[in-house]
Amino acid sequence: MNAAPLMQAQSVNVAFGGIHAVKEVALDIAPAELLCVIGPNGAGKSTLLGLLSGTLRPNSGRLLVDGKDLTRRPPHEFARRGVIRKFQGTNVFQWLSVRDNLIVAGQGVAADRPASAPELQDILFLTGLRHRADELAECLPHGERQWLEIGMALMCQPRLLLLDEPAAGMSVEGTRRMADMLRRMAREIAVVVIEHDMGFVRQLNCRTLVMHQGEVIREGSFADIEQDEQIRRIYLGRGKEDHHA
Ligand SMILES: Nc1ncnc2c1ncn2[C@@H]1O[C@H](COP(=O)(O)OP(=O)(O)OP(=O)(O)O)[C@@H](O)[C@H]1O
Repeated sequence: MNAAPLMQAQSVNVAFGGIHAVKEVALDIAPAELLCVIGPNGAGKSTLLGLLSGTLRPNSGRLLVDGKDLTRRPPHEFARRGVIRKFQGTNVFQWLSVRDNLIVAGQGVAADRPASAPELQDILFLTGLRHRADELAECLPHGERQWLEIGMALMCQPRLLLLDEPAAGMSVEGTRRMADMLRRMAREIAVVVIEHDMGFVRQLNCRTLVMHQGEVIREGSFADIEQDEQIRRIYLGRGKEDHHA
């Protein structure tokens, strides 16, 4: 990795009672890269995302952003440094228009640098929501709601965007568009995706971590991971591969 890492996880551990959900995970994320985290149910992927966004604190280990130790800092400090986790449905205001949801999201984190009109237009264009801008969020079909949530995260001007199954529920065409957009975005910012859909991961075609029982057991290009017999047998046969492969 050439550039200094934007985010570093150093030997992080999280336990919930007797469950060791994340074990000794060490990870560097470059300022502009796409990284995918895969693994079966319960592998620790969401817990890792919680750690990277500052919403969960590790029992041990450190989390650094721009070399600064944020391990015990609240989530808003992660957000202030540009670490943004995609909005989930519960953060969307159903009775606001798509445009107003985007504006409100931008004010949430980047209050001191509110989105300019061109930025809003860019994000409406990028997410394919221009034609929906004045509709109420509650009227959006599921796939477009996903795009709204991505757009809301983009309004926060992320430097590291954390996404949990961004293409879930999308059409084949929507999934392809999402993969294209994430690959383009990752030329300028860091994007971490946790994902079950191996067809989508193949389209992302990026550095991939495989988690199992809290540990990162493999790391490499998706092509290499896909070739690994053990991984194929244990992990890639699961999920929605059959629908999208
Ligand atoms: N808040 C919690 N309290 C107790 N146990 C938890 C909690 N969150 C996660 N776990 C447990 O930690 C382990 C890892 O869970 P996690 O949700 O991170 O896995 P995952 O890889 O994201 O799974 P999935 O793909 O099913 O979402 C699981 O055994 C889970 O039951």
